[in-house]
Amino acid sequence: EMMAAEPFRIKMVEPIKTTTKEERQRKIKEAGYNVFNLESKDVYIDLLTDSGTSAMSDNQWAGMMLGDEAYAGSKNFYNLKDAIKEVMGYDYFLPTHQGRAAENVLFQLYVEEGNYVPNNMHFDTTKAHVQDKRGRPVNLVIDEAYDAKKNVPFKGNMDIDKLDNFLKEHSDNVPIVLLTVTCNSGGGQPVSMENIKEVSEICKKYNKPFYLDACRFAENAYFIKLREPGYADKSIPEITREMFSYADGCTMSSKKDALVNIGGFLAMEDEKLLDKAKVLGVLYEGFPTYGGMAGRDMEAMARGLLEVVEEEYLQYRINQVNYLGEKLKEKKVPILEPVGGHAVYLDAGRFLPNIPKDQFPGQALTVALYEEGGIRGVEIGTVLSGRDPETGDHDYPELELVRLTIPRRVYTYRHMDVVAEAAKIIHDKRDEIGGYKFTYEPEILRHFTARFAPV
Ligand SMILES: Cc1ncc(COP(=O)(O)O)c(/C=N/[C@@H](Cc2ccccc2)C(=O)O)c1O
Repeated sequence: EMMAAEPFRIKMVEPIKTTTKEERQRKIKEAGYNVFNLESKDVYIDLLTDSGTSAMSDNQWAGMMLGDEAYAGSKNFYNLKDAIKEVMGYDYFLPTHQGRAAENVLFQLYVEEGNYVPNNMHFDTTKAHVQDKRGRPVNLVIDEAYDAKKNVPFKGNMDIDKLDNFLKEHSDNVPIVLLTVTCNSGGGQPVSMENIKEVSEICKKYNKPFYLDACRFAENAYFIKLREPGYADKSIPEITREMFSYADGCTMSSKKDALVNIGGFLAMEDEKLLDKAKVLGVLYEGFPTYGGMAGRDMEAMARGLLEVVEEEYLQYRINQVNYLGEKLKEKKVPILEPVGGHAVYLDAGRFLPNIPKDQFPGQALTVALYEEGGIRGVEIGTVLSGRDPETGDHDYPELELVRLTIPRRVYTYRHMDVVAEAAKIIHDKRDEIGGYKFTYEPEILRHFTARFAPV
C-alpha cells in the first residue's frame, strides 16, 4: 500500500532564516572553520547531531507541567522507572544528566589503569571516558564496517572471533565489554540480535560484565525487525526487551532515542551495582532520584521512551533518513552504505581523494556544506578521532566521513532535498576544495573547540 506520510501534524514552528553565501563565508572564518563555533542563528539546516535536538510531542510537553521537583522520591523518577522496565526490562537505574555522565560512573566502577575495554566501535565520549580512567578502548567491529561501499545488513556487529581471541589473550585485563547500538562511528549501523546474543555468550564464558551503549536502541530494534529473520512479526518493545535481556545493563543518552533535549541514565539488573553507582551518582550527578535533571525532564523522558518504540514513528524516522541517502546516491554523491538509522554519512575520503588525511578532508567538506547551503554537518574522521596517546600522532580512522545527522521529528522531506542539492553542487566543483590545518588544537575531544585555517 502507499507509503505513509509523517505520523504527526505540526502544531508549533520555530522559524529558521537563510543567510547569504557571503555572510556564511565570513561566519565560518570567524568560527575558525569549525562548525561547532557557529551560532545556531547562522545555521539554516542543522545536521550537527541527533543528540538533544529532537522535537517533543504534546504528550511530552504536557509532562513538563507535571514535574515533581521533590529533592528525593520524585514521582517522575518512578514513572521513568516504569518506562525503563517496560522498554528495557531492567529493574534498577541511576538517572544522570546525559549519556557521558553514565559512562563516567560505569567506567569509574570498572576501568582501571591499563585495562582494555572492547566495543564494536567506541564513539568519542565513550573513548574519552575510558581513556580518562587510563583504560584502552578497543574496536572489534566486523571488517566490513570499514568498507563504505559494502552494503551488508548489520555492519555494527562485533567480530565474535576477534572478541573471543582478544579475551583469550587479555581476559585478566578486560573489566567490561561494551556494544554500541546502533554503531555511531561506523555509520549508524545496527547490530543483529544474533550478534548481541553471541557477545553475551562470550562474556559469560569469560565471566565479564556486558553493557550496551543504548543511545539509539529503538532504531537498532527497527532494523532487526526489518532485516533479521524471525523478527518481522514481533513488536518493537518485544525486540528491545530481548536485546537488553542479553546484557547486564546499559548506558543511555536519552538525548537520542528517548526524544528529550537533556538527560540520560545507567540501567542494570544487579541491585548491588546500583548501590555502588549511587555513591558516584550523588557525587557527580545529584541525589539518585533526580541525577542532575529536573523532575519535569524525567517525566518527558519517561513519555519519550514509550513513544520512541512506536512502530509508525520508527518507520517514518528510518524512511526519512533513507530518503536523503537515496537522493544523494541518485546524484552520485559518495555515501557510506547502507544508510544508517540516524544519519547519512558522506564518504569524504572518496568525495575529496586529493586531500591528504592530515589536511582533514572531512573538515573541508563540512566547511563547504556550510558555505554552500548553510547546512551544518559534522566531521567523523581524523579530527574527531584525536591523537594516539602512545604515539602522539593522529589516531587515523579507516573512514573519513561527514555525518548528516537528522534530528527526530524536526525537518521535512523538502529540507532533505535542499541538503542533497547542496551536496551535489559541491560535488560538481570538488576539485576547488582544499585542505585545512589546526591553528588551535585542544588536548581532549579536540573536535568540539579546535580552530583551523585553509592550508
Ligand atoms: C554512541 C554514543 N554514546 C554516548 C554518547 C554520549 O552521550 P551524551 O553525553 O552526548 O548524552 C554519544 C553522544 N553522541 C553525540 C555526541 C556529539 C558528537 C558530535 C557532535 C555533537 C554531539 C553524537 O553522536 O552526536 C553517542 O553517540
